Amino acid sequence: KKGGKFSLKNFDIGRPLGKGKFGSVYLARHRDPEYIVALKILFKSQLKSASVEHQLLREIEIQGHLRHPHILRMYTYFWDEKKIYLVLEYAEKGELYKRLQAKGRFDDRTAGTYIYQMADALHYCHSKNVIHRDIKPENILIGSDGELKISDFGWSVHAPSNKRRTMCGTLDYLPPEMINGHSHSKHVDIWALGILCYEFLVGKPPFESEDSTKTYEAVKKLRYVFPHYVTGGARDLITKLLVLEPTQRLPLDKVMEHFWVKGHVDSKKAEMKREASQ
Ligand SMILES: Cc1cc(Nc2nc(/C=C/c3ccccc3)nc3cc(N4CCN(C)CC4)ccc23)n[nH]1
Repeated sequence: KKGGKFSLKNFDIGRPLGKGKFGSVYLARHRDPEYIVALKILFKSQLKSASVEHQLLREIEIQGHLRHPHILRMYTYFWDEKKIYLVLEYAEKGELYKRLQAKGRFDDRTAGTYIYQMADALHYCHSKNVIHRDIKPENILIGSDGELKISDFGWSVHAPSNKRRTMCGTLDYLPPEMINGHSHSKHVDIWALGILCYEFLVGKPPFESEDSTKTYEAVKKLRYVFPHYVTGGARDLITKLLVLEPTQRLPLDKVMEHFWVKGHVDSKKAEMKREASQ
């Protein structure tokens, strides 16, 4: 790398991939060595007016140091007088929530494999004392082998923390201890994994309702039902994740060993081996 310092002139900018709150993400190609990336371009003015600079710095600090197959890499970042550029891994199969919308809901084997990958990624984050705090389909991308990649560490913090998050986006993934504003820990990610598993299998989160007060009530009373097609194995796992007492939620390493998850991961691996050999 000449001088090691990246700048915009090292990149050819491609098509816009999406537009976020504070800027857009573009497909980009780094020249010499040639490398396809996703370039997230943020406007300093917008960050300043929303006073989220500290959040961005935390996102850069945290995502920059994490290395895991199911966590989207942040290779580097640079800035000029008006913008900040995050050089991110390119996940070439797009956004998970769009695939869920298109399919309606995932079958047991797909959901089980996805939950295994997310539990593995979160277990790694927690081993680095990082809580993601915003696990939901919108923050997950799909890599070239169909594997999931957690992106957007904008809300992640170092545990333990009671940093309030101003309510933006869905409440469906908030655990009871965050609704009550109690200090929370890595267990919030385990609750969110339970919500995610339900949403993979049903197509919508368990406590969804027309207004946030009703969602709060449903969460605090653990009021949700399983449609008839949700299998016993999946119900067993979700019931062990959606537990009001944070410390009683199934630990992530036990999630990865759960019979419903383990069974589907093994059968998915066997299927992929068969496909690869054909
Ligand atoms: C950071 C990043 C993105 C990324 N890849 C992709 N991001 C986004 C949409 C991105 C986005 C960004 C900000 C706000 C909203 C959406 N959409 C994508 C759509 C893709 N395709 C190709 C595959 N098709 C099935 C669907 C359309 C491929 C990669 C995508 N890799 N790394």
